[in-house]
Amino acid sequence: MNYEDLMKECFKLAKKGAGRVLTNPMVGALVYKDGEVIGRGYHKSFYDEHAEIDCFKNLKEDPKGATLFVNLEPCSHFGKHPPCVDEVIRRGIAKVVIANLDTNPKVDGIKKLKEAGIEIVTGVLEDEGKKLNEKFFFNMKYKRPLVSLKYAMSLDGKIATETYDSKRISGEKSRTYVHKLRNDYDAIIIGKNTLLKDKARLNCRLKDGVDPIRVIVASDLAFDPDLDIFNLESDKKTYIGTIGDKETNLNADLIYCKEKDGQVDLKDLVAKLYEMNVSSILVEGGSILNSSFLEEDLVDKVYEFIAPIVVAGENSRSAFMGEGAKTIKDAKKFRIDHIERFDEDIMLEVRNVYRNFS
Ligand SMILES: NC(=O)C1=CN([C@@H]2O[C@H](COP(=O)(O)OP(=O)(O)OC[C@H]3O[C@@H](n4cnc5c(N)ncnc54)[C@H](OP(=O)(O)O)[C@@H]3O)[C@@H](O)[C@H]2O)C=CC1
Ligand SMILES: Nc1c(N[C@@H]2O[C@H](COP(=O)(O)O)[C@@H](O)[C@H]2O)[nH]c(=O)[nH]c1=O
Ligand SMILES: [Zn+2]
Repeated sequence: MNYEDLMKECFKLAKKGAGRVLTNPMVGALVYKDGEVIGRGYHKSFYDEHAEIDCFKNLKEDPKGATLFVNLEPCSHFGKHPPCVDEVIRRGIAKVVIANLDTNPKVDGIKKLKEAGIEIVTGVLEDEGKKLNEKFFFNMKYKRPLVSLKYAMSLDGKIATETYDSKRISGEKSRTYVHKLRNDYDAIIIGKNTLLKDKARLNCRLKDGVDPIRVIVASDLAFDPDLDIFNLESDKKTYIGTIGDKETNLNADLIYCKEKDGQVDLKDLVAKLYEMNVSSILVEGGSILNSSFLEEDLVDKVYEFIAPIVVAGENSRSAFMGEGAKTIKDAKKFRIDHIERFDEDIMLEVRNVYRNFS
C-alpha cells in the first residue's frame, strides 16, 4: 500500500468540492482493503455530509479491518452532521491515514480514534494538504476570509490607460486561468469604477464552473439596472457593499457596512462576508480599491499577471495608487510562491510575508 499515491487520490477527490465547500475544508476519502480501493467519497458542498460518510455510502464490501485514507483528521464534534469518528469506529476500520490535523478547535478526532484502538498515521503529504486547504487553515487562524488581489498589468505596472482602457492587457490563456480562480474563490469584489468602465460580469465562464458571489463596493447606488451584472443567469447573487440606509430596485442585495472616511469600511465588509460563510475573496480592482485593501492590511495574496507591453504616462492607472510608502523600508512585503507562464504573459503568485499560512 503506497501511502502517498493513495493520499494523492484523496486530494483529487477533495478538489471536486472546489468552490462549493465555502468555509469548510475540501476533503476526500477512500477505504483500502486487501490491495484494492473498496470505496471513495468526498465533501461535495458546505451543506452536504462529510467525505468519510460519503465514502462509506459507496463501499462495495464490508470495511472491517480496512484502512481509511482521508486528507483531514476525521471530525469528532456535532456540527451540521454527527461526528465522523463515530462512524469510522462503528464500521470497524483498523487504521486511519491522514495528511493534516484539523485546526478547528472543536475537533479532536485522533484522540477518540486512538481510544478505540485504531492505528493512526499522520503527516502523509502534509505540505500538499496544507496548500490544498490554505483557505480553510487561514480561516481557522485569522477568523476571516483569505483575501487575494488579482490584476493584469503592463511591464511598467499599469492596469489601465489614462482613458481607463484596460481591455486585453493579458492574453487568452491568462484570462482562462482567471476563470479557474473565480471557480475556486467564494466571492469577487470590484470597485464602482471598474463596474462602470468595464461592465464587468464577474461570473465563471468555464464549463461546469462555479460562480462566485459578486460584490460591488460603492457608496452610492446610481447604476444602470440593465448592466449585465444585474441580469446574469447564475445561481449566485450580486451584492453591493454600501454605507448608509439606502434602498435599491437593482437586482442586487445590499450589504450595509460601517463607514470609514466616507467610504465602505472594508474590514467590516470582509467580516460580514465571513458571516455569510465566504472563505475566500478575490479582489479584481481597480487601482483605488486595490490601494484601499492594501492600506487596510487586508491583502493576503496577489495573483499578478504581467503582459509584455509598456503603457507609460503619468496619468495611467497603476495596480496600486494611494499615498504609498515614503521609504522602501515601509513597502509592504510579499514572497513569491509560484511563477507560471501563460503564452506571452507570466503570472506571479505571491503571499504576504506577515501572514502565517501553516
Ligand atoms: N487590468 C486590470 O486587471 C484591471 C483594470 N481595471 C481598470 O481600473 C479602472 C478603474 O479603477 P479605479 O478608477 O481605480 O476605480 P475602482 O474600480 O477601484 O473603484 C473605486 C471606487 O469604488 C468606490 N469605493 C467605495 N468604497 C471604497 C473603498 N473602501 N475603497 C475604495 N473604493 C471604494 C469609490 O466610489 P464611491 O465613493 O463613489 O462609491 C471609489 O471611487 C478601470 O479603467 C478598469 O478598467 C480594473 C480592474 C482590473
Ligand atoms: N469537511 C469535513 C470535515 N470538516 C470539519 O468539520 C467542520 C464543519 O462541520 P459541519 O458544520 O458539520 O459540516 C469543519 O470546520 C472542519 O473542522 N471533517 C471531516 O471529518 N470530514 C470532512 O469531509
Ligand atoms: Zn466529519
